[in-house]
Amino acid sequence: QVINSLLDLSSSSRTVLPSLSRPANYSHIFYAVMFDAGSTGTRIHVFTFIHTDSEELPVLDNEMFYSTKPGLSAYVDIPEMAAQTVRTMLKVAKNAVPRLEWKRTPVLLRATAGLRLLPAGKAQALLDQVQHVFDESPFFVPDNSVSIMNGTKEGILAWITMNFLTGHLRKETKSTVGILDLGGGSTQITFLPKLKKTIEDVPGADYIARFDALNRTFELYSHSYLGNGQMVARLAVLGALDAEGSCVGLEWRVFRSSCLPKKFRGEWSFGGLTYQVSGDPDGYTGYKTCYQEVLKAVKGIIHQPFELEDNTVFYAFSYYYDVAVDAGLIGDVHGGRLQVRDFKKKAKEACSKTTKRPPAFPFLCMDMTYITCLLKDGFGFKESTVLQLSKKVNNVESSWALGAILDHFYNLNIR
Ligand SMILES: Nc1nc2c(ncn2[C@@H]2O[C@H](COP(=O)(O)OP(=O)(O)O)[C@@H](O)[C@H]2O)c(=O)[nH]1
Repeated sequence: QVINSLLDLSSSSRTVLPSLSRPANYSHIFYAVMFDAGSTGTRIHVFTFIHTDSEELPVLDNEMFYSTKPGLSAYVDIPEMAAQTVRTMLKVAKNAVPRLEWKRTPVLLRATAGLRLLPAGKAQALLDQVQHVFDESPFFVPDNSVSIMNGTKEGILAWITMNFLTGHLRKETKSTVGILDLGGGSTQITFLPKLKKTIEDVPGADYIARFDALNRTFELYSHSYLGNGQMVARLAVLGALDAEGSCVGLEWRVFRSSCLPKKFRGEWSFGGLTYQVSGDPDGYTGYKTCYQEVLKAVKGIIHQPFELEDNTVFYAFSYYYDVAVDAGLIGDVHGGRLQVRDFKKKAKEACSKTTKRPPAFPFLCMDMTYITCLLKDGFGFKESTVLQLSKKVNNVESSWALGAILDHFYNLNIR
């Protein structure tokens, strides 16, 4: 059934970007396949580009997208399942790319926080399985086609994607948009500063990144916080970060938090482990108490950029988007604009809700409060700051994947 649904390309997004007309010469069309091996899922993006002769980047004709859960890290002790996942998903690429083009269409996989957080040997065993599947495939397998991507690159590539899709990565444009990406294991912030002081003020070299495109060098403020993704933040708040190594089995331990509904008791799975979780039946609950709990995952960890002016538009996606949908702040399809204070208001609401029935989103108070805390006490955004919540732009996924493919073809010399 999974295979059948994978082969049903109705789930694809055929994207024709604005102001685009197909050139008569079809040899100008090229394809690329990118796998995003994230901590919570694996996704495949099949891009169709049109090469233009100008000095601009190419035009994206369309993207075919498909995703599956869980992420490869959940197969840490059964790596063959990682191979099976990728093999099944490759069928989507075979359907989307004309057979004659397979041999020159590159196939790449980049893994993010899920594999970054595994012991190196175990992560490599998963990557080896994927490499084997690629090598057997009819696609072009470039050198270094399967690897773990570092967090800074993830942020820069997402910035490149969003600025490309919003039309800001052109020769003549001056303004750009910033990005906020909240993954399961890590979170990224990236923007092009207007003030020199923002670059001078950073705590380390891993807060600045550069790349070359359009005959210039872009110097970005960019940082990835490993351990500050939404799911690992849940572990931190629950006090379950090191639970794996403890001598008491996970099935016998209950992880409590004031951020969960008082009478709630349930199971929650992440990274191949299942945790027993519950509210704090005898203690305080509510936004304030929860905020103090989540603050521990943010305070002293997140750097506040010197400049976070209201005149830079920030696009927020991944879990910023998903949690805002769960909270009813935005619709599932179109996203929308939200102020930081909207997250706070909803967090308060979610944390004060008491229902007799099992809640549909037991983690909503924790997730909304974490996001509010990350934005305000973490990065230092004002409550009035407007964020553009987006899952897709012009029908293309808001993700680092497109940026990674542009980097592959155009060697953006990210450093
Ligand atoms: N729509 C969409 N969502 C994505 C994509 N990539 C990641 N996400 C979302 O990102 C979140 C988790 O990111 P993930 O990659 O698992 O975490 P990471 O490993 O910490 O980077 C979830 O909310 C996913 O739905 C994508 O290409 N498209």
